Amino acid sequence: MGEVHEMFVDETPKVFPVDLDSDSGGYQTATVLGEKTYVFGGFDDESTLSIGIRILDKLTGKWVIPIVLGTKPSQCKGYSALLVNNDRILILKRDSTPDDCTWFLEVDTQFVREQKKILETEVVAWSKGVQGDGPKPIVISGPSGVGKGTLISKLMKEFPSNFGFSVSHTTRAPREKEKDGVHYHFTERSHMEKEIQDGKFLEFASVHGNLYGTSIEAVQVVADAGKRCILDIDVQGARSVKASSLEAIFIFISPPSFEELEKRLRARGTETEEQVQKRLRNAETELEQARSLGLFDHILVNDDLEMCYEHLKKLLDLDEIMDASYHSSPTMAEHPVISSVSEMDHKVLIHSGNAELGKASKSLSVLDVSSLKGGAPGRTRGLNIYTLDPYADVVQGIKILQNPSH
Ligand SMILES: Nc1nc2c(ncn2[C@@H]2O[C@H](COP(=O)(O)OP(=O)(O)O)[C@@H](O)[C@H]2O)c(=O)[nH]1
Ligand SMILES: Nc1ncnc2c1ncn2[C@@H]1O[C@H](COP(=O)(O)OP(=O)(O)O)[C@@H](O)[C@H]1O
Repeated sequence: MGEVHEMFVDETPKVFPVDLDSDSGGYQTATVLGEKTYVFGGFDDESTLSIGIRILDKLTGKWVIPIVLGTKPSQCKGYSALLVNNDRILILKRDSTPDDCTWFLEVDTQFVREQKKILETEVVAWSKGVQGDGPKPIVISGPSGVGKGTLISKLMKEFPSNFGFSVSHTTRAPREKEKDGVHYHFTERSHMEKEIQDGKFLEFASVHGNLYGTSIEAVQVVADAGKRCILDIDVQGARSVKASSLEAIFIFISPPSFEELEKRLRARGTETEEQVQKRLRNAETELEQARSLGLFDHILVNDDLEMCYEHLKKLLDLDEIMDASYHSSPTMAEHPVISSVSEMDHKVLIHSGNAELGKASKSLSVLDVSSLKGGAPGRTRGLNIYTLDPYADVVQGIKILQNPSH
């Protein structure tokens, strides 16, 4: 990250965005939250902005370079920054396409606070804003041999552009047909334990004597591809995800009977007898927990495979997903040139327009951030952007903000 050439820090307890455009290079914004000032910005060689972050801690008077989680926004020609909901900084990129315009730098969300505890240092996390209720990730759990993998494969095969599999890490040995990086990231226990300590995992659990875990990156990669994430994890993992900031749908796959489960597990022929016994013993606990914990939104019995698959598709509302996907466009103009942003009652006013095109190109949009969902790692859903029309009626616009009809 480059030197801070120029900076303005607003000391008011509420936060304030400061945009600095400087001819001599160095575009910085400073946002104050409590005792901390988050400063970011900086030009690279091509005079486009690559967003680097540093934090000034007023208590110690020192600069801290935080650990930055998540995929950061691509370079841009400028941006506006504004603290929203007292836990994240909204970044509106200028001259960006509508679906790449809205980002959040999470500075004090639940996820970031958890990571700060684990990593014992300053942490911030990027998350891309998604218009409306983008589909939630899907957590699938169930005993070994019940058919989770089979159902997930069918779903991914039929809807390759909708779903992406969260590739877990595991310390168990690969089965004959399993590929590293596709079915699992097969890893050494010491390596995985170190990565868990470094805060790289969203959740992990010891299952059937091996360590399994979902890395933050595994979920992020799927979100970055614009797909809905599917996690195949055990009940302990599902509990951890439920307690985390990742808002998901929880589905438990149950066998029609214990005998059938045993039959499938043996027929698969991938485990030793000792392993089969262990998995069957654990299956009893898993089935019991699935019923008693109240954790799962749906319990599906996988008796006839095709029928179960049809039920799965139905409860995932696949027709709806096709229509209301991640890609729905905000109503904000194409490639907005944002001139200023301000916040009121969780509504962000965005003045945008193109100076060269004059007044006709100006517009005022409202970004409603009152019901954000999800967040890092991955996507912040629940954005609601609407345009106030016409620009000349700013006063009327503010009235609308005080009595929002949305
Ligand atoms: N908590 C957690 N469980 C996982 C993860 N990946 C896989 N599992 C679970 O680990 C268990 C064993 O998986 P695996 O060895 O592939 O055997 P299988 O269930 O018989 O296919 C299953 O219950 C999986 O759902 C993970 O990342 N986290
Ligand atoms: N509904 C079903 N009826 C019969 N066999 C099934 C059914 N679903 C899956 N199987 C088979 O059972 C075995 C275990 O399925 P798998 O998907 O590997 O389970 P899991 O991922 O839950 O451990 C596989 O051989 C699979 O082909």
